Amino acid sequence: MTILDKIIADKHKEVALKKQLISTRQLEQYPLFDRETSSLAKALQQGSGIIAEHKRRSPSKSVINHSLSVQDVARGYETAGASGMSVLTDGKYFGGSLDDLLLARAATHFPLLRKEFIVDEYQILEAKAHGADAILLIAASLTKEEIVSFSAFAKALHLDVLCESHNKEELLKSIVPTVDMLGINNRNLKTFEVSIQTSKDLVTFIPDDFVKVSESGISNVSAIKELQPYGFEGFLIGENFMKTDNPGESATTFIQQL
Ligand SMILES: O=C(O)c1ccccc1NCC(=O)[C@H](O)[C@H](O)COP(=O)(O)O
Repeated sequence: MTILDKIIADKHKEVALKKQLISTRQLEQYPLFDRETSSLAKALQQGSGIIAEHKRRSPSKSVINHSLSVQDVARGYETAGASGMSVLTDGKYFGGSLDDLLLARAATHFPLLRKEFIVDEYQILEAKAHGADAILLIAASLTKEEIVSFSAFAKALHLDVLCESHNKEELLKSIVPTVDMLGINNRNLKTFEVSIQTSKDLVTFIPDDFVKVSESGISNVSAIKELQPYGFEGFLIGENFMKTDNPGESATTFIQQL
C-alpha cells in the first residue's frame, strides 16, 4: 500500500463522517458560497506563475513549519507577487484544515487553491464554501470518469481545476475539457525523491490549450528558468518557502529574481 492509498482510504472515512454533520445543502448556504471566484489559470498566465503553498508538514517531511499564522503567510505571499496560494487542508498527514483556507481567504484577494485529496463532490462544495477559487484533482487516485465528473462539477461552481499526474498513464486520462491546468508532480510518491526531469519528460503529452504547471521539489529560480522553455507557466512551491521563518519574504526574494 502506498502513502497515497493510505491517505485516500482515510479520506473516504473522513468525508463519510463529515457528511453526517454538515449536509451539502448546509454547505451551499455558507456565506462564501456565492462569492465570485477569480481564475487561478489566468493569474498564472498573467503574473509570476508562482503558486506558493502553505504546508506545515508532509509525509516526506514530518516538520516543516508549525510556528506561523496562515493569515501572515497568505498576506506575505500575496504581497510577494505570487499568482496564487495553495492551502493544504488535510489534517492527518499535512497538519492543515479548512479553517486555514478560510483564514487565507479572509486575509487576501488572490486566487486560492484547495489542496486536498478529493474523492467526493462534497469536498468540492466545501472548497467553494470556504473561499477557494480552484481545486486539485489527483489522477493517481481517480478514474477517468471521476476526473470528468468532478471537474465538470467544479466548473459549474466557477472553480478552476488543476489535475496532477506523476506518469504518462495518469496524464493521458487527465486530458479532459473541464480541466484548466495540467500539473506534473515531480515527487515520486514511493521514494519521495523529487526530480524536475519528470516535468520535462511528461510535458510533451500536454496539449497546448492547457496551462502547464510543474509541482514539487522546486527550490531555486534556475529550476523555473529551466522549465519555462518547456511551456510551463505555473510552478507550485511549498517547502522551499515554508521552511523559512518568513515565507512571504522568501517568496519576495525568489519572485524578484524571475
Ligand atoms: O509532500 C509530500 O510529502 C507529499 C506526500 C504524498 C502526497 C503528496 C505530497 N505533497 C503534496 C504536494 O504536491 C506538494 O506539497 C506540493 O507540490 C509542493 O511541493 P514542495 O515544493 O516540494 O513542498
